[in-house]
Amino acid sequence: MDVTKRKAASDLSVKGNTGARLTETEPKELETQAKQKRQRPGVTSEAWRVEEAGEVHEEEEEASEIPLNQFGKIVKAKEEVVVASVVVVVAFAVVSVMVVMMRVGEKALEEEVMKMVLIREVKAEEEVVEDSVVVSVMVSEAGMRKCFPKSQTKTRQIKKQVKVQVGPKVVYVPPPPPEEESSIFSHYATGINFDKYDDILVDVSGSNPPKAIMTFDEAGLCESLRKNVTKSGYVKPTPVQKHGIPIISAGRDLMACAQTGSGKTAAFLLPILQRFMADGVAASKFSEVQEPEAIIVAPTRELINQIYLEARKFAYGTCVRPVVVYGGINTGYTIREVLKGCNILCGTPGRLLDIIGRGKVGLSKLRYLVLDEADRMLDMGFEPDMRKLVGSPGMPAKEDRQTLMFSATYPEDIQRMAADFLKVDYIFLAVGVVGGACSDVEQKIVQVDQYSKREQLLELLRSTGNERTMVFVETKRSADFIATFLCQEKISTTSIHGDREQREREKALSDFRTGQCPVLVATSVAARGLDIEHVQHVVNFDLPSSIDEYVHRIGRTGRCGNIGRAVSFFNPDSDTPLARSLVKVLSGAQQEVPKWLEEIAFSAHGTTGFNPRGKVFASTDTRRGGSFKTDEPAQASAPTPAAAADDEEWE
Ligand SMILES: Nc1ncnc2c1ncn2[C@@H]1O[C@H](COP(=O)(O)OP(=O)(O)OP(=O)(O)O)[C@@H](O)[C@H]1O
Repeated sequence: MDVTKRKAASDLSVKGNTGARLTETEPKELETQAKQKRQRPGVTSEAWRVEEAGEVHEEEEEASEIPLNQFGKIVKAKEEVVVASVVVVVAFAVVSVMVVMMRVGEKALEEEVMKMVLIREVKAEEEVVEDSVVVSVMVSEAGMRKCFPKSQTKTRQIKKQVKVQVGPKVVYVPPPPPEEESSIFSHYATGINFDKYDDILVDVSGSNPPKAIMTFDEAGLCESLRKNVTKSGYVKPTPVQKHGIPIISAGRDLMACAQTGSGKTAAFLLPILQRFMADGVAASKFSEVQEPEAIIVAPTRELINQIYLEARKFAYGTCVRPVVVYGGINTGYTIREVLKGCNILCGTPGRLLDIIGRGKVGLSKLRYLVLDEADRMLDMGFEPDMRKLVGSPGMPAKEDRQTLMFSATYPEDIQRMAADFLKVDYIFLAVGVVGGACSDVEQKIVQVDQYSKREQLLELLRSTGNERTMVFVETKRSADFIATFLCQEKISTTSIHGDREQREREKALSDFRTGQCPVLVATSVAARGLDIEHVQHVVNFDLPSSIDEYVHRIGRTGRCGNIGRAVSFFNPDSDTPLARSLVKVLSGAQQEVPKWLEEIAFSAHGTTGFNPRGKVFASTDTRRGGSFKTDEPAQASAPTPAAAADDEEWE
């Protein structure tokens, strides 16, 4: 301890002891002592400040006027403790600063190294561990010099492992799919309107389309597949199956359009599986790189999972192994599942590209590429991914693979673009009106203002009792908000949207399926393809901006010949651009069109508010020039008998 300081301190204590106050000259003395101390070598300005602080503290103590006789030793001991603490604090501060500097240096080095890895200046070994890419880099002397030209450690070699998190770490592993036959084949009954499917007009165009089948027996399915079809409760094929199955079996590319809930999934799965069985596809087995024979792509996680479960069901008892990959699930788990064996790879675009990019999936054996909800897969959101997918190394050219597209809606511009992915002689199959709504759904449009929507919804849900209802809203925030509001009103509700974790999304869907929560508030993430038993009711709390989306949303009810209801809140302030397309969809499905809606639609005609997506009524193949005529009733856009004589087949 500094002797001078101790003396100054004891002087102060003595003064305190005598009870005397500092005279005017005494501060000058102290000032002189202080100056001397500042000039002492080895005393840092920081230590000095601390010492000064100590003195100030002591001056404050002096005011308490404690006599030295009684407490001198204690004061001295205290003084030593203070100084010791000061030394510890200073040492700690210095060490902390050094550690922080080292960390900053390391971070900067990591960043710099990573930059060099990215621009391929430094060779790195990449390895996938869980949801991270571990990059091992040997930073050479030259590399060090490049990163830190002024560094003292020029000669040192650093081997660094940089763990790069690819998005937030996802640990979710979904529950395994059911193993018992009863669960695998559980299905709901077809509805009273199932037989009416036979009356729907079917338009098949393209050269030499194969003849439609009338029964599953005519599909030439092997024994296992026939059994699985029967166990699924399928007695006779729907129109899209009657036409689609022979077209695919004949090896033709297909763009198929059929109304929601009319069995498009089986229309592509059955002929693909049949081809695999007929050709004796190799039983899937573990391999570091899997070579699937078919890839199926769909836009949402829940939908692709549903397609996977359907594929698993129809492939039951065969050696064909379908696998599913989608976001929100632990990557390590997904990769392990794929590597166990994979004949049919079902996936959302991002995960598919990822797993192909990691070299876990090769494309040399690929025979089928299926785009479900094809118009969605080719619209602005997914088109780049689809182009990447077909451009992936090893992807067979379109002439060497079979490409199949399915949806209930096909805007003309998308149809034209889809042709880039298909062979020139692809077949276009339209069951009913392209983009038309399912006629088994009773549609009602209610005019409301934004502020009365909640009350109207409540009234509606209270009047329908415990009916399974999907409530569609435009934003994730309002999904949460409306779900909370309904729960507060004692209506068991859950919600699904893109901001919820995959675990929560799957739980929400399962609670809705089982009826534990009979109301599901959803964004467009649940609009397409989901096939949920007993959904009697769809409410468009907010109308979507595109008519295609409307058609898909209301198609969550009224499936497979069952009847359903859809109520849509129309707010003239925001929904007027949709009015004309709505009128067309309603009249096309033989629904009552409210007078006020017609008036809004009519007054919106010719304004910039007109929704160009109303063009969904391309009733025929665009290769015939399309037939979009906005002023015609939807039904009138069915092909003329003259055209039918040319290259169409009527059922
Ligand atoms: N031939 C059939 N007989 C009985 N049920 C069938 C038949 N074909 C399909 N289904 C059932 O009909 C329901 C709807 O089928 P699917 O989900 O394939 O319709 P979709 O046309 O793909 O609908 P979306 O356009 O909404 O995607 C499913 O439960 C399916 O198992």
